[in-house]
Amino acid sequence: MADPWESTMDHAVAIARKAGEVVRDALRGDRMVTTKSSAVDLVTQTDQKVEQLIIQSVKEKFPTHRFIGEESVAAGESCILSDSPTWIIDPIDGTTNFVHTHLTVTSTLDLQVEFGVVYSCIEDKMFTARRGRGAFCNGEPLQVSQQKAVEQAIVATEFGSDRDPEVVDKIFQSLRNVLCLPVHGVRGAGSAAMNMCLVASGCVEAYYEIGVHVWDVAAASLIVSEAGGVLMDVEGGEVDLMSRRIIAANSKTVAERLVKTIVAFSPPRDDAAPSDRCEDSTHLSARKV
Ligand SMILES: Nc1ncnc2c1ncn2[C@@H]1O[C@H](CO)[C@@H](O)[C@H]1OP(=O)(O)O
Ligand SMILES: [Mg+2]
Ligand SMILES: [Mg+2]
Repeated sequence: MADPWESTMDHAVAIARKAGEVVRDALRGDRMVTTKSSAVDLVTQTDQKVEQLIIQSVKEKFPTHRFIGEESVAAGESCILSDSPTWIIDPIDGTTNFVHTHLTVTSTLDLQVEFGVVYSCIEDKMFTARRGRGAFCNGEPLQVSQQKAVEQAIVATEFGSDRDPEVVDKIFQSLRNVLCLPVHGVRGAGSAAMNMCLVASGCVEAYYEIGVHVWDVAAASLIVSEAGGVLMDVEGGEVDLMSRRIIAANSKTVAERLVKTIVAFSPPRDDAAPSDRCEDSTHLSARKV
């Protein structure tokens, strides 16, 4: 039977490679940094350039498709899923790493709910998943870890970009609780998408975070579930990609242990009105690194 999504995903993979070239080139030069929702929520001209490149390239081939892109939403576009095919794009996931020339930087493209693409451009790793057809890295099938004892797990998380002391306290309480389960270790790649691809690859047993956005996790969610993993809300039950809360684990057993361990809170939803979404928009300085 003809597969209508195969050529569309091939196109997404080609765009992700092109995006990776732009990011790698930009790492060799100066990067102009500005801030968004907080003083440590960074954006560069490369984030904006790569998002435009992706959107233009998709629009040329699929003029009726819609978009939720991190930088377009930051510029005031809506963040709502409709019945039309919608691409969810994070042009650079790991902008803080990119600004500091650190290692992990990915570009993520997701066409709800058919496929997800995460390209880690420095390592040249192309993670892909098609609904019902498995997850792959550079063409090799991915499988989550079979380790169900959380005491023998590595758990990934991030500190995010909210520096409200009350929020930071909750993040640290969760971290303390997770460490004391105990687990073998806690890691963070600096990219939500990469942390989830590490779950899909079987390198870490779970990733959790409160404060992520839909573009950080949409593509990688399909990659995790197609690799045999589980997605769960931090209070249990189904994950809601607009809720800014996620557990991605190798198994229900590990995910449920984390549910009991994480201190839950609810940041403003991604699909809330823009005025309710912005945490702190007073940081509009620009500097070169
Ligand atoms: N200072 C910061 N530290 C870590 N993550 C940050 C961050 N500022 C923004 N983020 C975003 O939050 C996500 C989850 O932690 C990251 O993947 C990253 O996506 P970004 O690079 O696309 O902004
Ligand atoms: Mg991101
Ligand atoms: Mg980004």
